[in-house]
Amino acid sequence: MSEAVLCFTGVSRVYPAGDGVVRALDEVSFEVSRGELVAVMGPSGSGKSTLLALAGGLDAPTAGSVHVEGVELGGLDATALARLRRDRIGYVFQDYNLVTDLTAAENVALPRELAGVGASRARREAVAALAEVGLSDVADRFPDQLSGGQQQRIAIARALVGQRQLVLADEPTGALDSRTSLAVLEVLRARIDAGAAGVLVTHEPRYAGWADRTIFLRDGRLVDATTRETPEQLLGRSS
Ligand SMILES: Nc1ncnc2c1ncn2[C@@H]1O[C@H](COP(=O)(O)OP(=O)(O)OP(=O)(O)O)[C@@H](O)[C@H]1O
Repeated sequence: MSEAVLCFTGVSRVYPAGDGVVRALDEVSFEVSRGELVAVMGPSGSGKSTLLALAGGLDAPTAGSVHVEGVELGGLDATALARLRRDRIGYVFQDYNLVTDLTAAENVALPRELAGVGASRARREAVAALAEVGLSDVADRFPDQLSGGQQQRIAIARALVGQRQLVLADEPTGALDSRTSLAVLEVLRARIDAGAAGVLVTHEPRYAGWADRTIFLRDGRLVDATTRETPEQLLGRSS
């Protein structure tokens, strides 16, 4: 059996735009295996966020298929897709999306409670996930009593809590200072090493260095890894 946790096969996402269309993703195929972190890089507008939204079942392809742990997302009804997203996929957004009137521990426990886990077990799992990101001591604080870096680590804990096997991170280090960014990446890397699979969208080559492999997008297409262009050229920066 394949160890692929995420599999894109000929995936396209086309948006109508004026008289024509925008090919946000154009026949993209790749896999991410258990224990593997794949970085996605590319210039602004190249399709990175679209790729992540399709991987997380937040959006559907116009062609091709997306499989998570062998299940084709397009074959699921809305309820089954919501369950799979809730139980198996952790999503870290650029903005933290924490619920402001819940404590840190309650924010992290929320997806588990929504999954039907009892309140005390959800709390235990949340406390364990907060410990994993080094924030046991702020479990009972509210988001506005925490720094941006702490809020982002709580968002990571929420993405990791429970049995999530696929972690999707969109610029998770966003506005964080470099020390906090490294802490976030260490947490992500540790969970992947423990057997999950991850996709990390980043503009920063030094953060992509935490991944096992980097794939490059340009105009919605995967750029051949054997290209002679330098990473800087692929990212649209002159070298
Ligand atoms: N809802 C939409 N309707 C129409 N076009 C869209 C929509 N969402 C994205 N696009 C277009 O699809 C392309 C890819 O967008 P996407 O947000 O995936 O790029 P990105 O690489 O994540 O960019 P950035 O680095 O700036 O976040 C862009 O040309 C964008 O304008």
